Amino acid sequence: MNETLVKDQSIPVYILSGFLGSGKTTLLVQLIEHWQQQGLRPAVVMNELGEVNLDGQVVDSSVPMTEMLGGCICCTVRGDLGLQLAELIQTESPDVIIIEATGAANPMEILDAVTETSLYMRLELTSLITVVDAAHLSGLYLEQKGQTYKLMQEQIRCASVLLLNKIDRVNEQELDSLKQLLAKWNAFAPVIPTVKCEVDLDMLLQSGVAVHGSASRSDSEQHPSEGQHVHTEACAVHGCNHHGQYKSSPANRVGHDHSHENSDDSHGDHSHDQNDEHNQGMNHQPHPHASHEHVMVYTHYFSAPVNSEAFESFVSQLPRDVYRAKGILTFSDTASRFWFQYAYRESDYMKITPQGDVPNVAVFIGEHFDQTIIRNQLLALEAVKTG
Ligand SMILES: Nc1nc2c(ncn2[C@@H]2O[C@H](COP(=O)(O)OP(=O)(O)OP(=O)(O)O)[C@@H](O)[C@H]2O)c(=O)[nH]1
Repeated sequence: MNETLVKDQSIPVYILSGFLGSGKTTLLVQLIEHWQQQGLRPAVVMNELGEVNLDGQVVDSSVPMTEMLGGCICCTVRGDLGLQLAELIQTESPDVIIIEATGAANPMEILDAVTETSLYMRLELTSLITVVDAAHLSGLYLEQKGQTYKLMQEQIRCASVLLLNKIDRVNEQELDSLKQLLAKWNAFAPVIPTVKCEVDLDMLLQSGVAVHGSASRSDSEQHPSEGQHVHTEACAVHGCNHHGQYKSSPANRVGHDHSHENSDDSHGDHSHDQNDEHNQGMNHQPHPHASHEHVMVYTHYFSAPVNSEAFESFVSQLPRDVYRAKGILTFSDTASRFWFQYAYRESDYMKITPQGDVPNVAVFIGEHFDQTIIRNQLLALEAVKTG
C-alpha cells in the first residue's frame, strides 16, 4: 500500500490566488521559510502563464516543486492537478502543499480540483488565500469595468482570507474604501492589510480555515452553506480544455516549452498561439464568470545583452495594457545578472545568481497589447553596439 495513504494525517493544501503582480510569490517565499523553520517539508505547485518558471528562481532550491507552465492552471486542473498532487505526495511526502496559481486564474476551478483529489488522496484544502494589489484594485474600482476587474472580483469572492497588499501605494481614505469593498464582495473572509505581504503567518494560516477548511464543516451552523453559494454563483462554469505543460523537478526549475521550440515563433509570437489554442480548446458554452481569455503573454528570449538604462526607459514606457512583466537579464553595462519585475506601473531590479542554466528572458503579460511593438523595441535594444 502506498505510504502516503497510511499516514494518519491529511496533508494541508493552501491555494494562493491573486491578480498578476499582487504579491503571491512574495508571500510564498515567506510561507516556505516559515514552514521550514517549524521543521516541516513544504512542496509547491507553481503555475505560470509564460513558458518559463521565473518565480521558481526565488524559491529555495531544496523545495520540491511541480511546474505547470505555458497555460493557466484553472483551465487544466480538473484531472491534471489531481495527478500532479498525487505524484508530488508519492515522490516527496510533503507535510504541506501550496499551489500558486497564475494571476489570471479563476481559483474556484482549482478549489474544485483539490476538493475532488481529496476524495482519494489524504489531502485537505485548508484555505484559499487571495492577495489583492490595493493600488491596482483602487484604480480599477474607479473605472468599474473591464475583464481584469471582474476577474479580480472573483478571486476576492472565492477567498477564505484576503491579504490587502501594497497598502503603501494607497492613502488612508482609499484604504478604508477598499476594506469596505472587500467586505461587501466577500463577507466571510478576514481582510489583512499588508506591505510586502508582511503578516503574522500563523495568524494568516489560521484565518481562512473557517471558510474553506475542515473547520467549515463543524462551523456549518454558523454559515449554513452561504459561503458555498457565493463561490458557486461567482465561478460556476468549467468549460475550458486548454492544456499547458507540466514539469516536475526540484532541480531544473527553468525550462522552455519544448512543444514550441522548433516553431518559427519560438522567440516570439506565443501569445497568439496560446490564445488560439485556448479558444480552440474551449467548450463554447457561455461563461458567466470572468475568465482570462483576454490575457496575452509575450516571451522574449534575448540574443544579446542590452543596456540597463535603455531597458529601464523601455520598461517605464510600456503600454498601459501590459500590466505585468518579469525576467532575468544580463545587461551590457553591469557585472551581475538581474531579476526584473514590473507590476502595475512599478518596476524593481534585484541582483540574482540564477539556479541552473537560465537564458536571458522576459515575459510580458497584459490585455490585447501589440506584442510586435514590444518585440521590435527589444530587438532594437539588442542591436545597439556596446563599446
Ligand atoms: N510597493 C509594493 N510592492 C510590492 C509589495 N508586495 C510585493 N511588491 C512587489 O510587487 C512585484 C510583484 O510581486 P510578486 O510577489 O512577484 O507578485 P505575484 O503575484 O507573484 O506575481 P505573478 O506571479 O506574476 O502574478 C514585485 O516587484 C514585488 O517586490 C508591496 O506591498 N508594496
